[in-house]
Amino acid sequence: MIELRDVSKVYGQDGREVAALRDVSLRVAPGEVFGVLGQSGAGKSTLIRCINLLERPTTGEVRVDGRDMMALGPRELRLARQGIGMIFQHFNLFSSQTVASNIAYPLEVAGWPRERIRERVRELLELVGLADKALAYPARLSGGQKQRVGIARALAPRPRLLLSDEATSALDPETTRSVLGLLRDINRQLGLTILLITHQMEVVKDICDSVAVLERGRLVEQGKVVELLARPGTRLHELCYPPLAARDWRVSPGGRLVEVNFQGESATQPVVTTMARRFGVDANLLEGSLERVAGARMGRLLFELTGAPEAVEQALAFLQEQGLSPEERAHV
Ligand SMILES: Nc1ncnc2c1ncn2[C@@H]1O[C@H](COP(=O)(O)OP(=O)(O)OP(=O)(O)O)[C@@H](O)[C@H]1O
Repeated sequence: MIELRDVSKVYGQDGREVAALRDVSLRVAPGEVFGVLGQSGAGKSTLIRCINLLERPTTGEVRVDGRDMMALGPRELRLARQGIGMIFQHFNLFSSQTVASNIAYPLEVAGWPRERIRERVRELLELVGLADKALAYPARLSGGQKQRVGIARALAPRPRLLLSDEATSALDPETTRSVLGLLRDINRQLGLTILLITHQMEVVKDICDSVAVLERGRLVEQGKVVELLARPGTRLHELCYPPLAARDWRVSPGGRLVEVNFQGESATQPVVTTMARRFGVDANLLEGSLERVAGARMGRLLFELTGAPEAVEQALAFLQEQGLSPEERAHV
């Protein structure tokens, strides 16, 4: 759906050059929710704006739906952009126009007949749960409602791709969850591909299928969220989970501190209990979490393993066989 190849963007500023993106290559598959995670200044906004060419890359290639965006003339580019919706952190609504007029705007620009616009706006208001707000002005809406209007407006011309520029950063946690839920529903119901940029790990864990981590203009990692989170040592895992063994645990002499990461089915099975029983070892649970990431169950446990040295080795091998990648932590 989206393919970036070696995209770099250099801004000229007061006679100085700022490299906002350096050789960024990524691929977003049709129908997925793809997140780009990065801190402030990492180059996220530049990256998302390079996709619909609001910003022109200095070098590299941008393909959307197989089309070479940088080769398009102004008219073709305008048409191509109608297939790419965008939502923003600060909603960017017209304050002097009603909710319905805001949503109708891109359809008027695209020259839709009035009757079809009316019908489409009604449909969209229904979709985003604002059927009773058609005639309200944005100032009367909550942040979450404003973003719903932004989403309806972006979806109006039936785009195949939605770009989200920190769409939930200005919202409280509960509203964030409800807006992310709406985006997930739209992704599933309409098969819409979504690329979002965010500095919030929660957003990635909540709705992204895949993620790329951007640091100082470079992509340092990309892959499936569940896979990266289940593998200690990946950047995503590091960012998401502070080291468990960084505390002063009271570990008995000869005890070994072990961390395991569970994913999917194994998260629901009592693997540690089975291990303890089968090998006659003790697993003293120190810390752990179980959560849902992109619809999959993920868990993480830190425990102290004690028993006969040989049995402990066998227990560790068993965890390895079960795909739990046990990691031994140093005692602090
Ligand atoms: N129009 C511009 N002219 C000059 N430099 C720019 C311009 N836009 C961005 N930059 C610089 O490019 C770098 C990346 O900025 P960008 O806004 O893409 O990062 P970001 O990850 O979106 O940050 P934030 O989350 O704070 O918005 C920064 O060093 C920024 O100062």
